[in-house]
Amino acid sequence: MPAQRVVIGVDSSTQSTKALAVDVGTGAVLGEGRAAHSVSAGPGRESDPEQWWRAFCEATAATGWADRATACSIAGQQHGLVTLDPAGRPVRPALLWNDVRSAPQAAALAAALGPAELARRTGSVPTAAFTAAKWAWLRAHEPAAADRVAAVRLPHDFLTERLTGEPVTDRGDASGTGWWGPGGYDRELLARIGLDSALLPEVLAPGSRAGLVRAGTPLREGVPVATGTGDNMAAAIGLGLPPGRPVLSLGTSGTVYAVGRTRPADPNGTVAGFADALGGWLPLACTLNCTLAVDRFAALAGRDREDVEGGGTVVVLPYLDGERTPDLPAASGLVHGLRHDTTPGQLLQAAYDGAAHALLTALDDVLRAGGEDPAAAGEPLLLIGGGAAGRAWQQTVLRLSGRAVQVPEARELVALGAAAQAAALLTGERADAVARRWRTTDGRVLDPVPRDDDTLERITGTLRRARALQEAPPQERQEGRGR
Ligand SMILES: Nc1ncnc2c1ncn2[C@@H]1O[C@H](COP(=O)(O)OP(=O)(O)O)[C@@H](O)[C@H]1O
Ligand SMILES: O=C(CO)[C@@H](O)[C@H](O)COP(=O)(O)O
Repeated sequence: MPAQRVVIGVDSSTQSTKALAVDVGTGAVLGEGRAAHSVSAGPGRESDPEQWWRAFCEATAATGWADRATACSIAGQQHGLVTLDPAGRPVRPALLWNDVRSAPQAAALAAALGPAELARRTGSVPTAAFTAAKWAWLRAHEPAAADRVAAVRLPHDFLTERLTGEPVTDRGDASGTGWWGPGGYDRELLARIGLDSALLPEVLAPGSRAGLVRAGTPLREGVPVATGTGDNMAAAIGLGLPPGRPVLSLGTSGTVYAVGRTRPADPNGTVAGFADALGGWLPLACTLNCTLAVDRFAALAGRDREDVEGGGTVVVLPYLDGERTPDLPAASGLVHGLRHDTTPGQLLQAAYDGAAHALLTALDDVLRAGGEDPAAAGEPLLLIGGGAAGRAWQQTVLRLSGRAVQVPEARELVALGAAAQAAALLTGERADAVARRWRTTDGRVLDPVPRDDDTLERITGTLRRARALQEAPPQERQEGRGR
């Protein structure tokens, strides 16, 4: 009987690292590990990259397969700015995707080059999330730290380099920097923000081997490591996603995306024109306020997160961290339409509705950006991420999308996508073909219900009328005092 081949896939996301040991032949998950991260509170959102490495070691060891796995791949939260000194140590904590202090730098880039030109060159009009805006923020606010930087990495590149010693990345995660386009790094844009391209990793071709595990890690020395990618690109692989099939991911961030048939370039900035990790495209819209914001409203209302009630007139814009979709980095949470008879359960349901509204109203734009007709009847919307397990989330998405919704039984689709990348190194298949073979989308399909347009319109109307409250005053926008 041939020996069982097992690979390890890792998801280094905002709140934690999750590692899965997966059987290459069947896709069976043989072991799991998890280790929590801490993220700073206050005006910014930062994490120590050393903590991610420790979490990687702990989570992979906890799978029980670290010393026997035959390949590995690491996916990670997108966009984060990791700055390293010549010894490979962090110069300062990483600036994360949901740190909105860099909003003025993003706006300055868009003003200087024009949104349409930026979308044409990089696929996206950068918001505060993009690494280019973060580097410009660092240059403006901590020039001494910026001068000490010998290497700039994304979270997954940082971990892959710790594991292999190789300074490499992939096109999916590179497409979230704001300084990469199909022709490679955009040197004119890099010069504009004062970043030397020599500090950046090499962008490997899809399906490449990043390197071999070096000595002194929990994994077996010499085992091949795949390129890895950004977490959303990894989930797309993990789902074996065909073009046009929409996905809604409910985690720290909310994301909605589909593999595109054409290269996206939305000059309005709602849709980020990411590359996927396989040579195609991944148009995506992302919110900053998803499961954590809704859980905060549950705590404020003194309710369990499933304890929701319909009816009433209350509207919640749950933009506790500022927001990216819509692009309102200085926004805060807003409750409107409270009455004497509003119940805590209705307030909580309104928080779910407000969080889902931002994603579902972007879905048609995402599909259009990838060359799809949103009106064409499609496959059920795939619901993934930590929130997908919640009944209140499932019912909210059903009601506000008007679509059938499929909830895969597999829980950690980012880590599974990374595992599929690792398996593909061994078998020579495409990574998404591996995931399809593993039947990772299998799960319950929830029948569609008529779309609740009244609620969607009430939220859209409140958002329109509250706009002045949610935007930073012009002077603060320029000075970066957006929060
Ligand atoms: N059953 C559930 N219902 C609703 N939310 C849930 C449930 N289980 C986990 N969550 C939420 O999922 C989030 C974690 O999701 P995950 O996709 O792992 O996040 P991330 O990848 O951003 O770190 C937590 O904020 C938690 O509140
Ligand atoms: O910024 C984005 C997508 O553009 C986020 O989706 C991050 O990639 C972080 O994701 P999670 O922590 O929610 O997994």
